[in-house]
Parts: sequence; structure tokens; C-alpha cells
Amino acid sequence: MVNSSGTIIPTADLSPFLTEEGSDEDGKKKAIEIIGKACSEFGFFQVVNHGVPIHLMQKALLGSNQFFRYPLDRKLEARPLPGAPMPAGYGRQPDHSPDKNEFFMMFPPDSTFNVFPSNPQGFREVVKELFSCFVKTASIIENIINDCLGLPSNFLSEYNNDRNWDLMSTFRYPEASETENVGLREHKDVNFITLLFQDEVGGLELKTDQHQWIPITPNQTTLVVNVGDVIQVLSNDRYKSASHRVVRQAGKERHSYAFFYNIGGHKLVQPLPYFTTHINHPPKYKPFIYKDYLQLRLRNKTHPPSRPQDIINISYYSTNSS
Ligand SMILES: O=C(O)CCC(=O)C(=O)O
Ligand SMILES: [Fe+2]
Repeated sequence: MVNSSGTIIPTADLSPFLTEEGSDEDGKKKAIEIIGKACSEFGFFQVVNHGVPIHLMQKALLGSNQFFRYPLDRKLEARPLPGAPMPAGYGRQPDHSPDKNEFFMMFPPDSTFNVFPSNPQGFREVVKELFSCFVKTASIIENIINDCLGLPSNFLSEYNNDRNWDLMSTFRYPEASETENVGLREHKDVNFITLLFQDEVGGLELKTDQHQWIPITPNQTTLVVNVGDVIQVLSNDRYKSASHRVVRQAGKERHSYAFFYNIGGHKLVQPLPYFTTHINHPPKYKPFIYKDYLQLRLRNKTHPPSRPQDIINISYYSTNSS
């Protein structure tokens, strides 16, 4: 697909991975090729025939749209439980944050940290089902990335074997004002991979190496996938965590869903030997425990630093920075 700025956003067809084992090897090869190239060039790509039912995505957008239209006190019935590792439930960006959005976040469907609103009717069931579909699609993409990186079979799925830290958020971004249009500032996702879809309003943009912002054209049938910091570190920068942002639009509010396929908080993250010692490359990152990094990144959100250079990102662990 070529978007308005003329840049090609790679799109892979996942249907060969959803049909009977081994029935379309050429189709698989093609998707692996597209995704591998996209991960090293852009850090993001799109997928079609991804296994998440389109009608479920539409239902989820309708439900969140309805939920966000409730008065604040009603939305706050789903406020996060104290002590949850991340604030699952309804939340908004702090007033002093330049980011302007409200969100509803959930952990895996059976997590005791989840807080669901009682209305709209059926919303809870829809988001739970959507979450489960996202997990399946993410694990297919994880295996593809595993093969693209030339790792031993199932290496990544064995490493990433704790599904308790996955998160899904739905967002509402208010329409832009005359003077400002920030929805979510430029950032890279911390996690393994992110899957997302947006309504027809659009506003998601990805940054290229040439510092050009590419708008991601909304498409009802497509999921956008971006590589997170964990893959960037494991692959020692072979694959990039993509910089992206959300720009609010004039006269239109925007809704989206993002699924953050995560790794367990206690996991040690460091460049894998396949991309360092085995090929005589020095590691570009120091080892760290994933939840320590999550904590630092969460602090960026709760206490946004006023100077952009004080915002913590993955370069905090870079071997070049000490
Ligand atoms: O709302 C979106 O489309 C993007 C959300 C996002 O980038 C994030 O939460 O990290
Ligand atoms: Fe993001």
C-alpha cells in the first residue's frame, strides 16, 4: 500500500499461517520476507487476514465509543485497583501531560487486576474476546519474527512464555483545538510487539530514519504492527523499535485499540548471543530486568519530565552512554 506521502507501508497476508499446517509454503515464505524486511527498515508493518474478526474490531470500537461518552463519574466506576502493576481500568492522562487522551486498559481476561465497566452491555465480553484473538495473532507474528531473525525454532516463544503481562488499551483522543493537536507524543513502545487498529479518523504516524512522519492510513481490515524495545535489544538493533505518535484531528475525535504483547516482568533482557558473541559484535545494551524498565517508563507518564531529554527510553541501557 502506498500512502499519501508516497512511502510504501509493507503489508503481509497472514492467511497461510491460519490454514492447515504446511498447505501454503510459498505464502508463508512471502509473508516472512515482507515482515523481515519491514522490521529492519521501518520497525513496523501491517497485516491482513490476521485472524482477528473484523466485525469484532468494529463492535469493540462501537463499545468504547459509547463508554467514553458516559459522564466522568460513571467512567470512574472502572477506576484502577490500588496495587495493580499497571493501572487497569479507566484512566486519563494527567492534566499536566502534553498527551491528550483517555483510555480503558485491561490485563488478560482472567486477571484479578481487571476492572470492567458494567456498561455498555456486552462491552466486557467483546474486549475479552478481542484480547484473546490478539494473543493468537501476536504469537503467529512472534514465530514469523523468530524465523526472520534466523533464531532456533520456537526460541522467542519459549523466551516469551509468560502471558500475564500482556495489556490491551482502547483510547479516545479529543478533537484538536486551534492551538494544539498532540494526542500522544513521539515514543517507542517498551514491549515485544504492539498490534493496533484505529477508526476512520486516523492520526497515527510513524517516523522514518530520514525523520519523515508517515501517516498510517486507517483501514478496517488491517492491523498495524510495530516492533517494541524488547525485540530491538534482543536482536542488538537488527530490528528497530519504531518511533510513532498520534496527532489529533480538527473537528473529529479519534478511537483506537492497541494490544501490547509483553514479556514477563522478571525476564532478563539483553542482546542475544546470536547477534553478539556468535558474530563478534559487541552488545549495544546492558542487561536489565524488564520490570525495572517498565517502572521508569511508567514514571515518564505519571511525572512527565519538562525537558524532552529527560524522558527515559531504551538508550538508558545503551552501552555507549556510560
Ligand atoms: O492510539 C494509537 O493509535 C497508538 C497508541 C500508542 O502508540 C501507545 O499507546 O503506545
Ligand atoms: Fe505506542
